[in-house]
Amino acid sequence: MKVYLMKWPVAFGVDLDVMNDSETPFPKAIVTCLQGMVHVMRDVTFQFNPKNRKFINEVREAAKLLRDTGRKWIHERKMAVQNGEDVPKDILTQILKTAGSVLQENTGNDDEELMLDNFVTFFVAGQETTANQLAFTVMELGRLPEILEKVKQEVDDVIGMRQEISFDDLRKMTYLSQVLKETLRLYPTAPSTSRSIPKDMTINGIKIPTGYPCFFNAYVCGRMNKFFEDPLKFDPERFHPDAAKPYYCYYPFSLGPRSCLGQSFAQMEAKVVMAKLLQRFDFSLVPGQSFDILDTGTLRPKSGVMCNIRHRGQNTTG
Ligand code: HEM
Repeated sequence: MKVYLMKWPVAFGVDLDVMNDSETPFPKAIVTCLQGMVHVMRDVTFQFNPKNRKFINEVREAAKLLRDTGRKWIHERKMAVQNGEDVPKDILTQILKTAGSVLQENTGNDDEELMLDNFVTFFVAGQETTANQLAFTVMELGRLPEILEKVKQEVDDVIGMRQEISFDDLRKMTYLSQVLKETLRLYPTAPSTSRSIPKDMTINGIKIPTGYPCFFNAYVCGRMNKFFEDPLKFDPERFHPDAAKPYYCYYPFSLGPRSCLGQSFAQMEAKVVMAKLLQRFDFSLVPGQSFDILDTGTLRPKSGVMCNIRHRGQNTTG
């Protein structure tokens, strides 16, 4: 089972037809840019090795495609606004508004460059993280029938067979939230983040000089005995509303002012998709899968998550 999420129409009012064609140049360019970013972050010598020149050129081309596309969409939306057309209240409109207010303080082409930076960041940052979170959730639920039953029961109690899911329904599905949070503890789909140090500091007796990049790894923290009892056990009760909150050791969306901008959106999206899946389908894992994790900068199940799936209440398998 492969999960594609359609956040682009929501964000930019544009449908890129990824459901029918995952080889469309735009999504491919996002993946290439993400790969380039990860290589450079993990190996400072990467860009100087002549062996990597071909790949680096591909990344440059991909970044150009993203920026050119962004420029076109921004231009079209600006025209629509100027012509008094009704425009959606989406992220593209928000980017235009923000750049507009920055423009009052800046001059030159800064506004367009800033808009394009935000545009590209949005796409690269949101790439596959939620889809992979859902894949890991399905994987764990498939391995743990008791938890699967419990979460399915909650979905049945809250939405039954209703088609629409309201914001209030989402709030009521607390166990599903716990399952999704626990998934990101064991499988933080964006596993690490970094910060550079503006001045010398000492942490736990270790001196860190100015300018050094520091990496924080949510995958490692989430699996440490020191922070989580029996850390490899998938246990949504850790995130029960009455349980003690993890203190600076659980940060799949990072922490602080530059933490994930899409966190609320992503978790709402994940909850809706998961609730719909549980409402409509029974699924079981195809036996003999490895459950290995592949790290390409974001984490994903190495060989996908193969499921037998059938409509609830029907007997046929598919
Ligand atoms: C399960 C899903 C997601 C996870 C685990 C995740 C995780 C993260 C992490 C760890 C960061 C790095 C923050 C830092 O360096 O401190 C980040 C940044 C960011 N994310 Fe997400 N993300 C997810 C989904 C999304 C989605 C769907 C969007 C867009 C709708 C998004 C937009 C962003 C943006 C714009 C940033 C950059 C924020 C900044 O630099 O100020 N993310 N995300």
